[in-house]
Amino acid sequence: MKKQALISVSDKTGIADFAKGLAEQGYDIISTGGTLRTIQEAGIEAAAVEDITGFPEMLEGRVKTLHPVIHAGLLAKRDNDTHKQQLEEKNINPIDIVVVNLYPFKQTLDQPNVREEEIIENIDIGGPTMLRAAAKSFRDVTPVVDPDDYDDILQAIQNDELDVTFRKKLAAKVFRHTAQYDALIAGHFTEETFPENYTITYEKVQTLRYGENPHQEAAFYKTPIESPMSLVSAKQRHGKELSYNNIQDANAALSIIAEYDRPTAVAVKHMNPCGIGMAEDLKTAFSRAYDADPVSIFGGIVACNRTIEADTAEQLSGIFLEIIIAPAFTDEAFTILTKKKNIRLLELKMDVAKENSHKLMGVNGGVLIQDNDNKETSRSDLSYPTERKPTERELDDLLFAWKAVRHVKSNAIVLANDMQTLGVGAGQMNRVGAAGIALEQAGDKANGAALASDAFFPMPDTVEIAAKAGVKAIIQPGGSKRDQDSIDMCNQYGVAMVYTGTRHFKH
Ligand SMILES: NC(=O)c1ncn([C@@H]2O[C@H](COP(=O)(O)O)[C@@H](O)[C@H]2O)c1NC=O
Repeated sequence: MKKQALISVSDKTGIADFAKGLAEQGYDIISTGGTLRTIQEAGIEAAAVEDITGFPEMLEGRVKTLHPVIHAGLLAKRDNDTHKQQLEEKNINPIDIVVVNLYPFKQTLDQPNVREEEIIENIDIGGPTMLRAAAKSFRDVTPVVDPDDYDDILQAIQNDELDVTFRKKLAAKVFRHTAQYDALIAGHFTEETFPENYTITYEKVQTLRYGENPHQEAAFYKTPIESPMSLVSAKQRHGKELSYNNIQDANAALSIIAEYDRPTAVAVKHMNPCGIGMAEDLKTAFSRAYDADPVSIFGGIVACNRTIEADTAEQLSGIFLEIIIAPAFTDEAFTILTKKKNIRLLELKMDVAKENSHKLMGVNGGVLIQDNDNKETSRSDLSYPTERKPTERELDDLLFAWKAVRHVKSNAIVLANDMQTLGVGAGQMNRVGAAGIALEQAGDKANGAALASDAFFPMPDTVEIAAKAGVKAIIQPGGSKRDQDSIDMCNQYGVAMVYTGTRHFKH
């Protein structure tokens, strides 16, 4: 009996050549409407599925291949005598290879102003059913879902290498594919924020050389639905491939830069900002970010929200940096920066849109899921508990530091003055310790500075050391049982304190 191939594809790329190859290898081809036309137009002999089933396509294509003749042909076990006999009784021929790709559900979803009806019609039912049946029957049937596999499969048939190991790999690919397809559909239908099953799905961008450390294996995956300010959409114009740590740090830099709309430069080390500068022009902004901490920036990542021109490029080229991210580089700037072979230059459209998707954090045996911390603070959210109220300029610096502190690992303290961070205390186990680090880094510049704290002060000690160092204004959520002690301390030193009412822990 001749071998049979069933071909039904939405994306017709390469299908005529593949069908030709199969026909040359002695396969009889059966196919559905549009696919059949493509194959026949290429001069390849093929039969319509409805001629095999004796049942016409109906319901505008909702039912084409959903027929026992097809599914018995796919699901019969070739080494089972009862199955064999049942096929013979019904005159059903086994199907040996199934080539299917599905209705473009995601592409339909991505279209602007698409009607719900059209989305629903792009949920493929017959395709996944055939693929899953073929994949379940991988011992006898070859399931093909990816046009990129056509050549390898033809080659394997020619070399008599289309064995069960190969077919099982293809079957696993099918189940991953249909699982992702269903996850996207489920995502579209689901209204609950945290449903009983959280069906997320990611697509591989690249295998990474290693993970956080050289002995860890790692890969980078993206969500099928695009998100704003994602490194996935960045264009790498120069330098080595990004590493795992590069991606984490660059991602942190993007989240921070999205806070600021005026010309801003952010330097990041180990996912914390070590310097942020904002100004009327990028060159000054970068000088401020650099001067904030000329030591830590070494080997860091810099993100800028304006085109990098020659003057800023000259400054940047004097420092050892892993990555520079900007919306664009002028030709001159590009020439200056690419004198260094290894520096990675990434171009990415910068907008201030915040990531709306959930944040996932792996824990042993599970994952914690929460909203992204996108809550904005505006002047109308602020309250003023101290005798002295901040001046306009102090308020600007407080809000500048407040935007930064939410991106610093808790316990976090940021000191700033004149749109420049001066000291960053990150990831300490007590708040006064974080303040101590930030103050020490700022040194004399702490005098007159503004201080932001990501969470309230459980004791007045942070206020005390800050005030003694000359800090003039403080921004913090408020809400401690002992707020009054901090207020008293501020009043004693003439410090203006502002409450935001919002905490920004980042663990
Ligand atoms: N309903 C069915 O029985 C059915 N059988 C195959 N399909 C899909 O129809 C598409 C191919 O259709 P055509 O060959 O007419 O262009 C493929 O994406 C295939 O997955 C079906 N369509 C959707 O469910």
